[in-house]
Amino acid sequence: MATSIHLDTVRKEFRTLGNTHVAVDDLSLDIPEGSFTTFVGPSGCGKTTTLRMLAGLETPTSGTVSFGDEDVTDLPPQERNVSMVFQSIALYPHMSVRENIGYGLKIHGVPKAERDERIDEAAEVLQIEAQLEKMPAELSGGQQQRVALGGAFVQDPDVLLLDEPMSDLDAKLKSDLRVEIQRLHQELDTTVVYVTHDQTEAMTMSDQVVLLRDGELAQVDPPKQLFDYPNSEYVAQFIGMPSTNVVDCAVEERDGGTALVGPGFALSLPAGVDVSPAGRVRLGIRPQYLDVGSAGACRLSVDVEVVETLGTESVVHGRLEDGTPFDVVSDAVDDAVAGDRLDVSFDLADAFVFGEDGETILFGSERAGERSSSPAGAGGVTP
Ligand SMILES: Nc1ncnc2c1ncn2[C@@H]1O[C@H](COP(=O)(O)OP(=O)(O)OP(=O)(O)O)[C@@H](O)[C@H]1O
Repeated sequence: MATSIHLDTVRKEFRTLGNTHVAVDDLSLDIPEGSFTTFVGPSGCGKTTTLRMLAGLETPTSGTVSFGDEDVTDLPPQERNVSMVFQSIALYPHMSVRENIGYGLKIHGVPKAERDERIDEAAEVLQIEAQLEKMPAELSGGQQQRVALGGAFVQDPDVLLLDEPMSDLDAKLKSDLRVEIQRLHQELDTTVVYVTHDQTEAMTMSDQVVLLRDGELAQVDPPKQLFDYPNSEYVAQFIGMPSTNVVDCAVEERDGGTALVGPGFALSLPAGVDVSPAGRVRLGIRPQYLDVGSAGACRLSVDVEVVETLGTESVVHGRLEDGTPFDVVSDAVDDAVAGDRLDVSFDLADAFVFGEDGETILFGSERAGERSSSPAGAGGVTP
């Protein structure tokens, strides 16, 4: 039976050589029953530590972890109905694939006939039926990771914890396995908590994405919400590929209103936006939300440095006149080459404004949902 998970001001400190390091800093979070929740964030932000506290492999320094109504904070792993798959594949080399997948069931006393039935089902979903009688050494890395996932899923855990299970696989295998993990999740009554560095995995598979920063919660939301309404510059930059362009702007009084003045442009702000006159803000523009040419209200010139072709679209990596790095994703830049100057434009409705503390003070993404093409572009994130 899938369970909901609740973290209430969970804190984890590690003490080494007299120093205290706060790995997870008063994290409060609800993970709905049966959902697929993914933790993302840069290396060292506390993803694995949080997962290990859900597994019972680490005990919080303070705060509580509950599964449904039950406080499991101090329960050892074997008393939680939890399975975990790690980045490094841990199969028993002397056992066949069938025995590896069924091992957890065997030690829990599940009879052979039922074991075989559950193994066959998992093998079918994971497309490893033909490998069941082979030994692990005869399998590719992708097949081995499928076996590890199969072993976790057949135990029908209330909670399945996956810690970067695809990080050692190549891009094609990752994309196949992404689909199979989602298929398994749909077929089983399990709450999945997934940890990854890879935002494409996070954005494509999850019901909700938890972005951490230095052990603290930066934002938790469904993928599309996170993409369109990042609550800070940190979130806007982390979510989306290529990263959101961020341009320093001065706030000036112009023509009786307030304008953001950046390298080569001035942009009038609507009334009511909370910016301090003579202050500085940062403007965020997703590379996918730029128009090549001058259709948008705000025009910029980008000095092209590198062009990457991604099939239907290209990514231009360039700079504004003051040297600010600036990327453009478009299907209209195929013939751009290094050294060109590319004129692009955008509307404020497609931009974000970040205050001096990095919080988002204006979301301009209301138009995002109206765009017919993928907001993240080819090779990027499709929330
Ligand atoms: N057993 C430990 N002893 C001391 N410090 C630890 C221990 N485990 C983790 N840390 C520290 O806690 C912080 C969070 O680590 P954690 O492994 O949770 O991060 P992460 O986001 O999963 O990183 P990565 O993506 O690199 O795996 C890091 O600074 C790490 O060095």
